[in-house]
Amino acid sequence: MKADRPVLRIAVPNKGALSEPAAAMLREAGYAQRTDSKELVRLDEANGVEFFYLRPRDIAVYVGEGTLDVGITGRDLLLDSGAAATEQLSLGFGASRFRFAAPVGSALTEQKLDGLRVATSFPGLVQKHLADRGIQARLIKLDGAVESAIRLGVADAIADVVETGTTLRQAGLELFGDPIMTSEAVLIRREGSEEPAGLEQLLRRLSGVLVARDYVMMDYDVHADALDAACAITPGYEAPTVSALAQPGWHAVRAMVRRREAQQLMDDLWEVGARAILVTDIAACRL
Ligand SMILES: Nc1ncnc2c1ncn2[C@@H]1O[C@H](COP(=O)(O)OP(=O)(O)OP(=O)(O)O)[C@@H](O)[C@H]1O
Ligand SMILES: O=P(O)(O)OC[C@H]1O[C@H](OP(=O)(O)OP(=O)(O)O)[C@H](O)[C@@H]1O
Ligand SMILES: [Mg+2]
Repeated sequence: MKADRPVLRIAVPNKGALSEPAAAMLREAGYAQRTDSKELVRLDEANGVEFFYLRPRDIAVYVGEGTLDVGITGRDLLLDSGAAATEQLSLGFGASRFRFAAPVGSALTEQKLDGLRVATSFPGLVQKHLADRGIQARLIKLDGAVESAIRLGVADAIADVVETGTTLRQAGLELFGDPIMTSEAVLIRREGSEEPAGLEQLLRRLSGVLVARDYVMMDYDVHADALDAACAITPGYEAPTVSALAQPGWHAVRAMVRRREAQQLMDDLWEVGARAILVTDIAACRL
């Protein structure tokens, strides 16, 4: 452990949709994670951090109160909590939308919610959304399985997290209105707090994981005649590395490219005459 700085205290979801991907990302960033889902605290002495496994909904509260330095939670949960915490980094997993829904064919609109009952586990988020539009609905606060609320007669509409839409469809519901918000997992920290020691290193590591997941390394050989055209196809993160091959007139080029574009770029490079085009994963990086 870095003896010269206090341990950075990090809140991590202990269950639910964000729990596994959050632990996987931290592991990929080189941190020790719990091996048993009953473990509530894990000290990673070598890296000077301590992980607290908490309900995703409670994480913004601990961070907002300043009892923990940073936390991983959903943007929707952060806003719903009203806690004094802000987003520091988007983590690229746990994407979802927060939407209104009602029984298929009910032709509801946001305006028609006036005077109706809306069931949700995110009352803070929904209350603010409706108040901003001058709509007065009665919020029915539920803990989960909100999609059943209409069928069971406690609500006329719901507002809930939608990922694939399967749960909604199976409950005979359809979306209406614009998305209330889009969400994903975010790293949060207390609003206006002094930067905690060790945060910069955590951010560099997590950003490194994001880049390593999003990019691959592309290598190829190309003749001098086509070098400019090839480099234009793979301009790299900053610039491609070009080195001379032992064969006169030929160059080896190395550049980072977006993983999802790699196949198309290989086709384009082949067209301009590049050969021996290789793609490799990036295991870790600091840019
Ligand atoms: N398919 C999904 N289902 C539920 N939440 C998801 C999904 N995808 C992403 N999320 C995000 O996960 C967070 C909610 O976490 P989760 O549903 O796991 O907590 P919870 O509802 O409080 O716990 P639990 O469901 O275990 O009672 C929100 O930020 C939500 O946007
Ligand atoms: O669009 P989908 O892919 O179907 O996913 C969305 C569903 O998943 C979540 O439920 P969760 O499993 O967290 O249960 P809960 O309702 O009890 O929180 C969310 O509340 C929706 O019900
Ligand atoms: Mg849930």
